[in-house]
Parts: sequence; structure tokens; C-alpha cells
Amino acid sequence: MLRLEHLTLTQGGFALSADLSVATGSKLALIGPSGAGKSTLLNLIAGFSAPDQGRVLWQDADLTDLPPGQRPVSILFQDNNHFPHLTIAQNVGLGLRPDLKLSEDEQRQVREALHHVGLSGMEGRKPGTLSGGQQSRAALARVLVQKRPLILLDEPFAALGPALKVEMLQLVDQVVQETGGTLIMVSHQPEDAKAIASHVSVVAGGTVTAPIATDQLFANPPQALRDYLGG
Ligand SMILES: Nc1ncnc2c1ncn2[C@@H]1O[C@H](COP(=O)(O)OP(=O)(O)OP(=O)(O)O)[C@@H](O)[C@H]1O
Repeated sequence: MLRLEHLTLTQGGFALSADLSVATGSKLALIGPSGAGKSTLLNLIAGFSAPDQGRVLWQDADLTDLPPGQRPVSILFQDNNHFPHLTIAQNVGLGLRPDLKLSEDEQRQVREALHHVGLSGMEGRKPGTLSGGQQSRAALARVLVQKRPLILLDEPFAALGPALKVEMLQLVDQVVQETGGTLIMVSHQPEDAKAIASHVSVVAGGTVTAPIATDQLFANPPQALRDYLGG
């Protein structure tokens, strides 16, 4: 279980608080207006931001003071974070070893991860020579080799077309199922949340609701979600 315990953060004039738990193996979508704090919440979990107060716990272990690299967390951002001068295999390999001194077994893991996301044969290509969808697949392969139990998605597929986005979300879904991972994804489209998320938290008005089962939430949306969805 991921526990966000009485977390508060102020940055500039913006304040966010969160006190909730995310069950292991669940797939949580964060929905809410622009600027409401969805990315901020992911950054707190990943360790890129520190809370003013409160704790982040994973399976009862306190992560609050751990640097990002030591947390059981992989995060995928919108720009995919590829290094343009490195090959796709090297970009994926960075998920295993920042110095890229990979053992044979680690090189095999990289090849397997690329195979898993449908990029076999593209190991030696540079990111700039891949399509947007292929770059997203490569970023997902890096998450795969890391084998971390918490996977955070900060809208990595927003720039892809609708069909490709659905395909990538299905691939994420499959990866999360296979690894028994716990997924937290920022979602601007209710359809994406409905397609993949078991639960949704609404981020609005400086707070984050506890996860609500997706069907239940959309059947009876709270006011904050109705305001966001409009109509
Ligand atoms: N480094 C920072 N310093 C000061 N304020 C920041 C910083 N990063 C974000 N903010 C502010 O914090 C608030 C929350 O931003 P955040 O990016 O988390 O929102 P979001 O819900 O992810 O938005 P969007 O859906 O537009 O991506 C915003 O008001 C933003 O301007």
C-alpha cells in the first residue's frame, strides 16, 4: 500500500494537501483541472519535491527522506526523457545503470524489454529517428527494466493520436498486470481513466480525494468532478 500521510506542500502561492492510501496492485487515475496539483502530487511520491509536512510510505517503509533513485518508483513524463545522442538500447539501459556499464545479463534484459514493447531490431537507433509512438514504447521499456513496483505516468501519451494513446495505455495495463505493479496516472480524459483505472482521485481545490472505484465515481460524480467535466 502507498500511504500519503497528512502531506502538505506549498510552492509559490499554491498549496496542496493529501491524506490517502492507494492499495497495492490498483490503478489510480488523478483527474482535475489544470494547475490543480496532479504533477505536484506525482513529484512528491517520486521524491522530486519534498513535503512541508507529512510522510510518504510504501509497504510501511518511510520514503519521505529518500532521493528519487532510491524509491521503488518509475516515472514516465510527457517528453519521454530520452537522451538524443544515445541509442534506444542505451536509453533503456540507463534504467538499469546510469553509467551504462551493463553486464551481459543486463543487456539481455534491455533486449527483452524492447521486444516486449514491440521494438526488437531498433536497439541501435537514436530516439530522433523513431516515431512518437515508438519513443513512448522505448520509454515504457525503460520502466520495464527497472522493475519498480510503483509506476507513475505524467501524461506521457498526451501528444499521441487517440488510437495510439489507447494502444499505449493497453500496453501499460498489460505491463502493470504482469508485474503486479501499482499504477498512478495523471489523466485529462475521463475515457482514459475509464479504460484503464480501477480507481480515481479528484485533485481540485488544493486537496486530493481518497481513491474511489472508477465506475462508482462516474456514476455519481462529486461536485469537484462535475465542475471539471462541465455540463
Ligand atoms: N516549481 C514550482 N514553483 C512554484 N509553483 C509551482 C512550481 N511547479 C508548479 N507550480 C504551481 O503549482 C500548481 C500545481 O501545478 P501542477 O503542475 O502540479 O498542476 P497540474 O494539475 O499537474 O496541472 P496540468 O494539468 O496543467 O498539468 C500550479 O499553480 C503551478 O503554477
